[in-house]
Amino acid sequence: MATEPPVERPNRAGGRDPLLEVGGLQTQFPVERGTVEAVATADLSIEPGEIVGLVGESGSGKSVLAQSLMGMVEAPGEVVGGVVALRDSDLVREFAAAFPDAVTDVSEEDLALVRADEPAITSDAEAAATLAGPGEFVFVESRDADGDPEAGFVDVRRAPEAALQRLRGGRISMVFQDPMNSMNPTLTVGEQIAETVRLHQDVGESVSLPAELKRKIVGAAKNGEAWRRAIEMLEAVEIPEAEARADDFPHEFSGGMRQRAMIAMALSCEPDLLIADEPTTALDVTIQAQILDELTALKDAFDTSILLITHDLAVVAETCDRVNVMYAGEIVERAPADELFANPQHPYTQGLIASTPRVSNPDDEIEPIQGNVPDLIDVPYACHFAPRCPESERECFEREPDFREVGESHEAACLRRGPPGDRL
Ligand SMILES: Nc1ncnc2c1ncn2[C@@H]1O[C@H](COP(=O)(O)OP(=O)(O)OP(=O)(O)O)[C@@H](O)[C@H]1O
Ligand code: NI
Repeated sequence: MATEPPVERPNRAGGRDPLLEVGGLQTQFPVERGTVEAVATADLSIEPGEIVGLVGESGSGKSVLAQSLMGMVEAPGEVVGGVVALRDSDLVREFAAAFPDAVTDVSEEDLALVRADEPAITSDAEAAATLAGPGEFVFVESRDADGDPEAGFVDVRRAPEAALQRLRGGRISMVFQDPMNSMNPTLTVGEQIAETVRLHQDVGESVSLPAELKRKIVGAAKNGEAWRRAIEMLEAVEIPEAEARADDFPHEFSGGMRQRAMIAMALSCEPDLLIADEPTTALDVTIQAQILDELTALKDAFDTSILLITHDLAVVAETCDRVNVMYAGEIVERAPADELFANPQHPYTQGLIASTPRVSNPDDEIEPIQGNVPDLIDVPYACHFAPRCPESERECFEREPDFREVGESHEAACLRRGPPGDRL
């Protein structure tokens, strides 16, 4: 059997293939006054089993970025550029079989040509995506001796609704800040989780059945596998007397319990990727800490990768392996969490840490960052932080800041950083 040697892939943190590889993502909302560039351009990667943080002030584009990853941006908002690559060989095989017309084979040579043509493209996924024909979103990078897909990715950004439903049912799930808005008030907590389990097992089913019908289906299976699994999940997130509480409606749960139930629901389909947007913001500090501990434990148990979105730096410091700092629609710094807090480099990150009492040295004075997050409509300066930056020079307003190496696996998009010869 002829097996090719593994292909060396450049620009991969830690050498492991990332589960999620986001490149050049751009999301906009047309409004009367112009275009809100909520995500101006974002690159992001998450490895299997990693918790990656996304932090930044309110209005920096974190939630829109998360929605973009799930294909959930509300119209007239639109993802207008980039690639959201979910890399998994089982997934590629499954989707290649389900959507045969959407498959495109990309070779190393093709990718090399694209990269030579467009030096700004750094990831394989982004290079591959430029080769996609209309309707193609399943990218096969290599095939085995039988001709079956062996490596590749699915581009969530180009995926049609039928594919998105499949992904959301099983591969990606999301936890929101306010679970009341994302839980169905007319179904008991147990029924909702069982429903998620069942949908995952039978993804062809419609997701939008009326509550009565859902209850019938789930109720009929109350002694079945899905119901048992729902109880197990409630136990896993430490809901006391899970079996009895499964019959409660969401409003009968406390805020903390509801959030746990939401996490149970999100994990019940054993997703590869969990996107948690401010999952603990509405809760008090003790419960917040408990839930974050649970999230970490569950991540280990289910081998789920997590994107944790928060404006709370302390949460990031305690929970995340790596961190991305976002400002005004752009990611400005990324590093392992320990490294970021020990050695913040981007002036925005430095400002953010200095303005956070629990993270900065307690003896230091807390200093808020001067000024405000800009309106994201047609931001007129190259570095979005330049007007608020204590170190900005004229050139910062005119030249796009590229990412520079500023430490071990640590990059900052700031012209005033990087190797001496390169730095402004
Ligand atoms: N539906 C929409 N129409 C127009 N603009 C929008 C829409 N949704 C979001 N935006 C804009 O996109 C930008 C980013 O918003 P987003 O909610 O992603 O910020 P965030 O970082 O999640 O903030 P927070 O920490 O407050 O949740 C904001 O300027 C916001 O006004
Ligand atoms: Ni948000």
